[in-house]
Amino acid sequence: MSSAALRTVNLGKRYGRVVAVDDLCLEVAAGEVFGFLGPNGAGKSTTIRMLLGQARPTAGRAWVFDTDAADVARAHRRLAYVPADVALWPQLTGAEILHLQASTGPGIDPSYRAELVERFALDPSKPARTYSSGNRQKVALVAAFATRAPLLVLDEPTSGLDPLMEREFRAAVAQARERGQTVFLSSHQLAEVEAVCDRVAILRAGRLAEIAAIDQLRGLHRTEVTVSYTGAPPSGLDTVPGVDSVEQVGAGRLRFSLIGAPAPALRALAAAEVTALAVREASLEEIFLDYYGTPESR
Ligand SMILES: Nc1ncnc2c1ncn2[C@@H]1O[C@H](COP(=O)(O)OP(=O)(O)OP(=O)(O)O)[C@@H](O)[C@H]1O
Repeated sequence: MSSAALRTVNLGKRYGRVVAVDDLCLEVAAGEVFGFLGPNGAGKSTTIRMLLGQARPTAGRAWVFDTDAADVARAHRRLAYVPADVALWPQLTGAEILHLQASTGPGIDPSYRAELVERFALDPSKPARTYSSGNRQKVALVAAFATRAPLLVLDEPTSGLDPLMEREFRAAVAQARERGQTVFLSSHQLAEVEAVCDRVAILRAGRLAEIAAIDQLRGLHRTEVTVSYTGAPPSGLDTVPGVDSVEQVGAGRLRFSLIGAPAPALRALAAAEVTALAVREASLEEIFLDYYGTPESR
């Protein structure tokens, strides 16, 4: 017996010659907010489908609490799920769908659900066929967060949400944590996972590349800075701590990558006549290239 909310042992899934998930061993503690990160095609959705009993592993096993994930009726009494592509019943309104899901799932808190409908600015009176993909996602999120299921499995749940709604999402995850619910959050956004999770597993080409507490992950953070200037180029940047790959990208423009706090780099730029500064967070794919040195290959 284990107190883990989710557990996989040597879990694997092949589709013909494609190895979607390979020898995955994971344990998510009850009450933990756990991030499941990986670039497109890394195997996140396949893993989640096996955890939900929607796909049969070709190797290993998975458990939801102490129930084999393949025992769907039993396992799903303790979990609520938000899929990556939310499909709803087109003829039902948002309110009817929320009612339907409340009556089939592990039980809900109606007043909290009403609060979530407000917070996510969802108009539940409209038929689902009129909802955008973001609104469909909101219905699924409200339905899941309103449950008291001890485990919430969220598969890239914010891909269609705007920044305001993303903020509500993060607040709802924090409230779920306060209530002691376990959250398993798949994402390809490092920033999102960093904001809400305690621990993170990084999947790469079907295999577990890293499992780390959030603080350890901060070292992976990398931003790309582009500086435009007039006059003499900023000097001494390549010796600044955290600054790497300084390159001239045109007349009066240079680009560099930055790991850690920007203060030393900003001091080095202060002497130059900087006319514009653009900062872009590196994508997970770029971080992988940076961190693991070789392109992802399958
Ligand atoms: N039903 C299927 N048949 C064949 N190959 C599949 C099937 N489902 C997934 N795959 C393959 O398995 C690999 C993992 O896919 P998966 O959808 O699990 O990745 P993911 O990490 O969820 O990606 P994304 O972030 O793009 O959703 C990919 O190479 C994908 O093409």
